[in-house]
Amino acid sequence: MEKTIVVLPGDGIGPEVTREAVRLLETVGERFGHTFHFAYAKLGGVAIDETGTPLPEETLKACLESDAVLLGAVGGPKWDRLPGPQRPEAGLLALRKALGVFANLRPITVYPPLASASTLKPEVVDGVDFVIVRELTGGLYFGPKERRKGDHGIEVSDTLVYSEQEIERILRLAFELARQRRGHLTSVDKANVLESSRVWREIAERLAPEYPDVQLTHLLVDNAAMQLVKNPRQFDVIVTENMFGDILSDEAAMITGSIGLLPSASLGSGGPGLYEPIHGSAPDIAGKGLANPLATFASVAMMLDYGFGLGAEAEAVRQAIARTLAEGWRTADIAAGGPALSTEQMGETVRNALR
Ligand SMILES: NC(=O)C1=CN([C@@H]2O[C@H](COP(=O)(O)OP(=O)(O)OC[C@H]3O[C@@H](n4cnc5c(N)ncnc54)[C@H](O)[C@@H]3O)[C@@H](O)[C@H]2O)C=CC1
Ligand SMILES: CC(C)CC(=O)C(=O)O
Ligand SMILES: [Mg+2]
Repeated sequence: MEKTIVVLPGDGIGPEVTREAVRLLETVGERFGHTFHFAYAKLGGVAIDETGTPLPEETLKACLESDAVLLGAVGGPKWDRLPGPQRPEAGLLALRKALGVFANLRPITVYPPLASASTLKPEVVDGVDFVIVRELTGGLYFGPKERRKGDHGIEVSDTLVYSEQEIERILRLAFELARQRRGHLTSVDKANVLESSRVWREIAERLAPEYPDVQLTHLLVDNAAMQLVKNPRQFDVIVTENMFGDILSDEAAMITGSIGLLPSASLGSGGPGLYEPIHGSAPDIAGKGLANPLATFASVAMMLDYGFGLGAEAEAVRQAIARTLAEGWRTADIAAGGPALSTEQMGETVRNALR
């Protein structure tokens, strides 16, 4: 198989983790006889510095013409004072929108050797395996925003907007996923306050009879945040609004031990998918070789699976990660003060496990 992957290293630890992910993909290619072509493009702060805009046209064009997009992360203190639309993060949001990747799948799996690395008790996290389906191209991050002068100083608004069609398509995707898994879907909202959530619930209820094999439960987002750390094993598939999913998935990372472990795949209606770790650019550890590349490696596995239909190759990557952890290799974030590998050493260890 021959595929073209656009790599967007981005900012902070982005270049460090994507470098190792590209090497891993090369090893997958060698072992299974595939050719992956890599095209590099700029997104985020690096793109602002070079072109004045966080999502240059040539980056978007390359992504749209690719078979898949691999992203590190964007943002950092250097660009924090820029107005919203000019920030690195605005480039990422615009890319997600332009690719039409409305569904962000964030699997939360506990690797058995890391049960003790979790913030929670090992008996609470043992066997945790669920997916957060985060709506990615609508909701609070995309509605009209305004900053104006009012009678009492600045008046400001962010708006949570969804169309029925946007809600229905993400719910259908989540119902389908739940059907392929353990048949339990938790729809998370704030229907006791938000009108958008009430419509979200209505649509979920209307669709439910079409999926009689899926058990639908509604949960308010504040309770969901608590349930995640109280009893995370109760969840199979969680589906929720853009910002709720963003926040809940960072929280869920601590069930697994580190945000440096959690991957994601952003999928839409057939074009190239966007594959990225759920973490950000981690300016506090950038350039020090401390970043855990496993979240990006697991994102590569999702690319192989969802993007290219290479299930065996994806499983081989997941097995290589699992074996590396079972043998006791750790980066600093999951080492609990013990010996730790650098980003590059962890990359090499996983590649060796894959060979
Ligand atoms: N998808 C993206 O590009 C995202 C970008 N951001 C941006 O990243 C910048 C930093 O944001 P933060 O709030 O600090 O979130 P962050 O996710 O970058 O970092 C949070 C904490 O987790 C640690 N961490 C993150 N990834 C790690 C890894 N792979 N290995 C070990 N430790 C890791 C960091 O060192 C930090 O202590 C901001 O500009 C933010 O807007 C944040 C989230 C996602
Ligand atoms: C630009 C932000 C929405 C990035 C982020 O935090 C995420 O996608 O998880
Ligand atoms: Mg986030």
